[in-house]
Amino acid sequence: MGDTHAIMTISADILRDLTDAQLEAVTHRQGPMLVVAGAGSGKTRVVTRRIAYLIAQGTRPDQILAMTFTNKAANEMKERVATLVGIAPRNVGTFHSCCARFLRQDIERLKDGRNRQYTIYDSSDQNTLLKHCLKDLNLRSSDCSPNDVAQVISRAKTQRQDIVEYIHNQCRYDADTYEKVAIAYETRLRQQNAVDFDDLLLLTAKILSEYPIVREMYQTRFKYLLIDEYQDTNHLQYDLMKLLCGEEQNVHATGDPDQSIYSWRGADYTNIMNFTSDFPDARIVRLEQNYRSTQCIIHAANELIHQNAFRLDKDLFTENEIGSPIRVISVPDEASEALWLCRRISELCTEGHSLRDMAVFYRTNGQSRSLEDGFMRMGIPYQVVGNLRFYDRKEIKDLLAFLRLKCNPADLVSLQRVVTCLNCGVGPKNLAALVATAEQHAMPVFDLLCRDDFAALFGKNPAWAQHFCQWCRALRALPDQPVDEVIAAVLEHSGLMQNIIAKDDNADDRVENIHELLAQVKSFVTNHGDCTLIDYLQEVSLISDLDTYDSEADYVSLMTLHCAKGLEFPFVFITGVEEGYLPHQHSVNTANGIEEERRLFYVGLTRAKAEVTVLFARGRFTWTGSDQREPSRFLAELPEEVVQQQIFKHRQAPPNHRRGANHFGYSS
Ligand SMILES: Nc1ncnc2c1ncn2[C@@H]1O[C@H](COP(=O)(O)OP(=O)(O)OP(=O)(O)O)[C@@H](O)[C@H]1O
Ligand SMILES: [Mg+2]
Repeated sequence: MGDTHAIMTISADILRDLTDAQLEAVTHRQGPMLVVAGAGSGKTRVVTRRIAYLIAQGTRPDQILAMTFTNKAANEMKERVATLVGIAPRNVGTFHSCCARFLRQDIERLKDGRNRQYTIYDSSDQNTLLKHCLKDLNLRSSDCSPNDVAQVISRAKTQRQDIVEYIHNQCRYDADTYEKVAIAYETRLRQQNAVDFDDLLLLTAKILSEYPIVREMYQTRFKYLLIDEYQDTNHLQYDLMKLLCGEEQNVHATGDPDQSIYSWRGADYTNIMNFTSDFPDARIVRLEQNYRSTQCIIHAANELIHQNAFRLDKDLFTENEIGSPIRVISVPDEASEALWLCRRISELCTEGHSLRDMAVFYRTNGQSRSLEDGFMRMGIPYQVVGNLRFYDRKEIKDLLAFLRLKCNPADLVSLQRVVTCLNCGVGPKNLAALVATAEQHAMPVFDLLCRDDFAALFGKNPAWAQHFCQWCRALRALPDQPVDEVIAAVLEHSGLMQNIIAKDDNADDRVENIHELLAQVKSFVTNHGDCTLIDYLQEVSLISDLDTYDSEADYVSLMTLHCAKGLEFPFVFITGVEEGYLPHQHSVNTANGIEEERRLFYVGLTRAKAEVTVLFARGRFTWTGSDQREPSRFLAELPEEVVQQQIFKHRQAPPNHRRGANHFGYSS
């Protein structure tokens, strides 16, 4: 009786503030469902509430698998569910994090030499590995760019095509060279017990396709499958969804085809259009009321997106207040753009708004530079979302390399980094000799280095080898748990800190970053309890640049339009709305390209709750000199009745506030 009562009270909270359509989507019981809806109509709210609802109705949390676009979005979802039902469901994550966990269990089924200790290589590790492959093949980066090969490999993988076949179909030049490098890359990945990001999904799909027993096991385990931001799934993610949903087809997908902005990464928004042919019994729910933005913003966004020919027609309205018109500000150049922004932001602060309520968007990362200059001069605190990831910093990557090597003895990319950090006399030739010996004895090189009979196996026995071997043994002998203590011990053993203090120009910053990492590890251990070093490394590898946004801190957020997906802010500024940037010059030659850029602008506009300002410069300084700019064609598509144009003629260098604190209490 007590239990039933508890379930009923919880359910009331879960179902509060939902429209009829949202309610239908939340409480849908069995079978496939597609929620197609415009921006800010409560899609993410529906997914969160549905997870809570299913749990409150008695579904075990581990029977629910929910996938979304960023770790940050996933964590928010978990927290909200926990507030609603008192339990944080474990299986809410990105496709990548869910697959990484799956492979920790099942990768050995592939019998390709990889095991559960596998390392996840990020794009910079991938680049290093490709350079090793080029070297093996006596090629230079100028013969074959590692970035280009990485891209081709990634496309083949996300389309689930055979890499060699794909290369010969797609590459007009140098297909043979690409083929050799790609084969070497795949071989090395296997030998080093490593996977790249796409492999996480691809290998999971492979296991699920090839092993019906495993597939059925997972299908039974996950009774409910939920996917948010479905419009940005690629072919591989789509296949995974189909492989994971069992006979009952309890798949619940939510998305907005007008917000599909990742086709350059293989996303295919026709997945959303084809949902009903894949699942003929699918129930479709449309959410048409927007709860986020003012009427002016929704009217502007609707009119803009109606210019796209390839779309599902859908309506979006709001009962929110009319709001102020979209301001379109024309500025002479990039410095004035920053100046105008800083003044407006100061004004909003004077009116009592917080900096965290404001966001500045741009099309390409490089555009943040001039804005940052302005913000620094004016002493306005800001955070650039998606800049150099914390985990990409040299000192952090160095420390992680020591940890990765301890977990995965075959990880040569990390071994090489360790050797460089230690500066212990193991040069490239010595390392090559070690690798060759390890290969002869068919063992990972770090295992060779840790063997008691190392000297006998290695044949030669110079001082550097003995010394390094002892050091490796000591590294391996350090305990594996608890993670915070292991990391402190490995840091000590590595001598990294002393090295930084002795040699580095930026020692203070780097030391501070390492302290920050140690603090983060402590909080990871507190939140994850009995976790292993591998769990920690996996979590860190999967943090993407999109996860760096801190919604608590009182900063103005600067980010690309791509990063802005799913977020909302009272005040939004979209800068550089010019031909060449938005639409981007790379996209102007195809109708699809232009439509995607328009969707990007649509995403930007619909992030705003209260006010949108769009800025464009009439000229910009580029590396070739000064450049005349044209306002974006999209500006002419905004309805006149909700647009207020303003020309900012004034051109004056912003006052320099570098010294001392200003009225934000912040000194730069
Ligand atoms: N029925 C409702 N009543 C009141 N507020 C709501 C309701 N539904 C959603 N909201 C609010 O509207 C805003 C947008 O919701 P949400 O982020 O879930 O929309 P979305 O469709 O996922 O947006 P996007 O397309 O940007 O991903 C949020 O602030 C949410 O709390
Ligand atoms: Mg959403």
